[in-house]
Amino acid sequence: MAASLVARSATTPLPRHVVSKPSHADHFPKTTLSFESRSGRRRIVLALASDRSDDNTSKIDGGDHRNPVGGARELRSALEDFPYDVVSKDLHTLPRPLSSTDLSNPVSDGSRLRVAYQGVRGAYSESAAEKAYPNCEAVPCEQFDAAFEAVERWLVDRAVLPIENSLGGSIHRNYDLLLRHRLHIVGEVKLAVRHCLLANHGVEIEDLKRVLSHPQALAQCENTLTKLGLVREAVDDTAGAAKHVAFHKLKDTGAVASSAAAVIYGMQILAQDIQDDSDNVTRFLMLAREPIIPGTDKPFKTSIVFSLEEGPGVLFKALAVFALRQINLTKIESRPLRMQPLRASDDSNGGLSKYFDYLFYVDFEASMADQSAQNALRHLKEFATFLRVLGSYPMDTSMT
Ligand SMILES: O=C(O)C(=O)C[C@]1(C(=O)O)C=C[C@@H](O)C=C1
Repeated sequence: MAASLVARSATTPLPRHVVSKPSHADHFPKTTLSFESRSGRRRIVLALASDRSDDNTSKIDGGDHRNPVGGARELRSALEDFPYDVVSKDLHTLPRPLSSTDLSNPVSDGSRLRVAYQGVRGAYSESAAEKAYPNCEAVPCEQFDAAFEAVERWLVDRAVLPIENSLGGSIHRNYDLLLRHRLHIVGEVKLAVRHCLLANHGVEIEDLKRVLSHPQALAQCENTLTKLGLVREAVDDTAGAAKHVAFHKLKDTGAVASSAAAVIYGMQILAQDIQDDSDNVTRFLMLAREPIIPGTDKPFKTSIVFSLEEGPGVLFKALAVFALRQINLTKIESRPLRMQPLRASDDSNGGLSKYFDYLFYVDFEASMADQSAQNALRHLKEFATFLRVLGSYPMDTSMT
């Protein structure tokens, strides 16, 4: 039934240039405009918010609320595709302008927080966003970069993105993006991930030749998929895999995704709990434009990133600043320093050899409000070539 819903929504013509009422569901005053492109192939929702009450200027924020947020290029090309006069005609309906109070207290009017996640409806990341911010409006984004950008450009209030999985390990892309963007980690949430093998109705497990899913999900189900002898194909997210198989009515292809995705895309569950270990947990980060004030009233965690000079024992020395103060480390990750990936040696071998240069990401169990954490970072700063605090936030102590 849900599969026919998918097919119907893809063919139902959308009214052209529908201007909706000012949306009070958003945390800041906004009017949304829905357009269908001239070709009829694309639909975009523009959210307009006025900067000033006394003139006709307005800020245009773009994002398709049904389809994933695509980023600046997508918005620009969408605007080129739509008539500007429709946008300017509706300025008189704009609600009151933003004040600095609105910006610093985005949910003060009781409206729903808008939270970006990567994937389409039914992705684990959507569940994580809803767990992190119950009652939120989860906003799908095509890629991780788009979710970061959506927060930075005020299209949404927060982003919830995966950072590591108990079976598959780190999601390196998000470590790299944390450094490239200026968002702050304001929380973490752990989600139990239970994968299913999905297929279209009428398809038997023996009919399957290949399976689509997110690379992490494929890695988490390595044993089962190897036993079944299925060819694996990586796609952007688990629910996107299910949607693709359902939409194209594929008979020889399955998807590894959640049971929620099976319901949304009208598929049958051929096998449940196919992950290699029943304890399959993904940790997600909650990201915001502003940091939270670190507290000491509950267990806090702090995430930092730093780089070091080349030399014997430097990493040992860096980690010792925490050990000396009895601060427990929960995670360490190294990533290549892309701006300066190689460094020539300057000692005994005459500078002939080149070393890789790294960034070290460390999570430790302390709040930046703790004197010991402040002392540890002051100490680290004495010899680190670069140091940034990515966030100090309450630990998710739930068992998932
Ligand atoms: O594809 C999804 O459903 C996601 O939410 C992404 C993702 C990931 O990036 O790790 C999230 C949780 C699972 O570990 C598998 C995939």
